[in-house]
Amino acid sequence: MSLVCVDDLSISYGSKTVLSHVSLSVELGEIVTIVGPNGSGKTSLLRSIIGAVNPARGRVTRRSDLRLGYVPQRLHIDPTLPMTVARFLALPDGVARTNIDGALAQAGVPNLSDAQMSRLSGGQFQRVLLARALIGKPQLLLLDEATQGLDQPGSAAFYRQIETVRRESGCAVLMISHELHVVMSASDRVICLNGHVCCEGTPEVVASAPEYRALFGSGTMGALALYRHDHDHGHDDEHCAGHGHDHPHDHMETAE
Ligand SMILES: Nc1ncnc2c1ncn2[C@@H]1O[C@H](COP(=O)(O)OP(=O)(O)OP(=O)(O)O)[C@@H](O)[C@H]1O
Repeated sequence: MSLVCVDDLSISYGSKTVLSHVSLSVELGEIVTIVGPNGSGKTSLLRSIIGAVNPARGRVTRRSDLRLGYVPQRLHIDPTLPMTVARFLALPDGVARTNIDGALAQAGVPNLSDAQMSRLSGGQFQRVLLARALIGKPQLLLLDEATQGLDQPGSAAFYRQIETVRRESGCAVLMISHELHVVMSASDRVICLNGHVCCEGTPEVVASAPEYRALFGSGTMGALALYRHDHDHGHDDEHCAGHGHDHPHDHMETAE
């Protein structure tokens, strides 16, 4: 059975309909990415999946006993408030230290537990939010523009971490991103949303779909072409955070 099934969903705020006739499902262990322009209803869709928005029409079915983890777009914490990462992760009900350490390790930041929240970099902060979502051992992880504010190498590193989490825990992932070119290699399936589902399929299929290009065609992504190759050289000559790679992955380059 699907973890989540969205069936003919429409969402309205007052007289304004922001989503119409959206149907999708998320299966065990898959990574599904939702892309779409600002205001296309991406967050509303995620919020309906967690039960925070009532549909005007259609329905959302979550598998009974489904454990959800949610990584928000951003979270404001008063910078004058002294609070360690471990304390933050223990809120609100108290979480065992071993669970906190385990979640931080899974999020790729094993040594941050005693750091002050106010001193974290943007990338570290998002990893801590990821750790917070992982504490409950979710079967479905929902990410709402979780890399907003990170630069491209930071975003790419974050998505690689998501792939590692999926591989190690087997959880499914449903994420929103503006950055199809960055999430490309991490996603099994992409859904392009603009008030309705414009197109969907593998990242390669969506990137070349006319509907996707009509939406993003005037931006950089429209000028991007995808190529895939295997290589094992380093990237010292590129702006790629100095990481070497020895695995197959996707690259984008301009088509011009
Ligand atoms: N609580 C609300 N009340 C009224 N209108 C809302 C509410 N939440 C969202 N909207 C409107 O619904 C539309 C879709 O918003 P939503 O946040 O779902 O889109 P989005 O694709 O996530 O946008 P963005 O990429 O800018 O975050 C927007 O026009 C927004 O102004």
